[in-house]
Amino acid sequence: MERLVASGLHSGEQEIEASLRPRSLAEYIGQEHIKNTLSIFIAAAKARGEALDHVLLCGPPGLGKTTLAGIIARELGVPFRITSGPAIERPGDMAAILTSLQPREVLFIDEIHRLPRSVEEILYPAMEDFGLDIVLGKGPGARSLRLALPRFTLVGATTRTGLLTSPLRERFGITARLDFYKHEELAAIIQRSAAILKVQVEPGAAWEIARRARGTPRVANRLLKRVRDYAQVKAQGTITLEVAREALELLEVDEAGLDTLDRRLLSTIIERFGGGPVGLEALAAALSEDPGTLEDVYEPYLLQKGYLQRTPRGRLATKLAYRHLGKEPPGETNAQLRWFQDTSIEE
Ligand SMILES: Nc1ncnc2c1ncn2[C@@H]1O[C@H](COP(=O)(O)OP(=O)(O)OP(=O)(O)O)[C@@H](O)[C@H]1O
Repeated sequence: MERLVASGLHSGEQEIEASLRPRSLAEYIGQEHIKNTLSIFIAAAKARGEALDHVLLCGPPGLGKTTLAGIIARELGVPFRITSGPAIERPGDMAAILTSLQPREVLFIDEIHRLPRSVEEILYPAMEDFGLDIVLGKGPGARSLRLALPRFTLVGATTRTGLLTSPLRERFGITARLDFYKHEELAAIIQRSAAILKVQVEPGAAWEIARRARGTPRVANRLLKRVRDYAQVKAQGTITLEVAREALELLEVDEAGLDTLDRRLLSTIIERFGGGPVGLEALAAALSEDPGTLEDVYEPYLLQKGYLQRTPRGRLATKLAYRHLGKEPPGETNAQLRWFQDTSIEE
């Protein structure tokens, strides 16, 4: 089954996703505090005719970082260029991008924590002094030349602030941490997307999809698209509460918004590792999954909702996780009691 949480998309889906992206701060639902502060900084930069200060957007995947970066450029009325940390392999690639920027342009670097160190070092003088240091020649005769760059705005996005080096982090003037969305915000996003996709969604159905969307607009939109398919085939196109429930059941997304992998992750900790603590690598190996995907995509929601705990010795399944999977949490079973009774009889 297609992963509802992961970010990989084929080209058709990408086109639909692009059509669903809000294009202004007014259209961007939720994250009120970020919108309010950004709108002030944007207005001030525009009034002065200056580039906006560099912005760092942090938060789990699918919360709208790329969307927000595009909106910042649009609100500023400047060009927008997108790249990502892993795509820039050599310092020369970064230098080529920087030297071709327009004045006040917004350069968006997704997954900025994955920039190679040598590339990152090019960014320091570029962000701070709008300069690019070029070394001519080698050895003792080498000379350094500073090239002036246009004033630009770097918008960096990261799912892992902790992996960002402090020299890079310190060069961002504005840092915004995106939170998981509230149910009512996701329901509004679903209604907005439904209108763009020209599908009717009853309010109760929008709420039901929102409840199971892990606080994430990307998941909400994907669930909506799958539920729309179901409604088209089984229910003349309108998404009623009943249709939404049936479709979500078919997709194996449960009441709490957990999908098959979430449940497999929790049950593996409980059944194979005695409830934990278990290290990320061992857990990923047991699930045949990439440790980075578990950490970036799956764990944040499970941690936030209290199904999982991260300790210095590894991951622990909480009582809530046991109960969610219909298992009795340790400490509430009679096993320990029985063990004490058995051992005292033997003695
Ligand atoms: N605040 C919002 N209001 C309405 N729709 C939103 C909002 N935020 C995100 N979306 C929708 O969710 C989808 C995913 O958003 P986006 O690609 O910006 O996430 P992201 O945080 O950049 O994720 P990643 O870092 O994995 O690319 C977008 O297509 C957009 O339609």
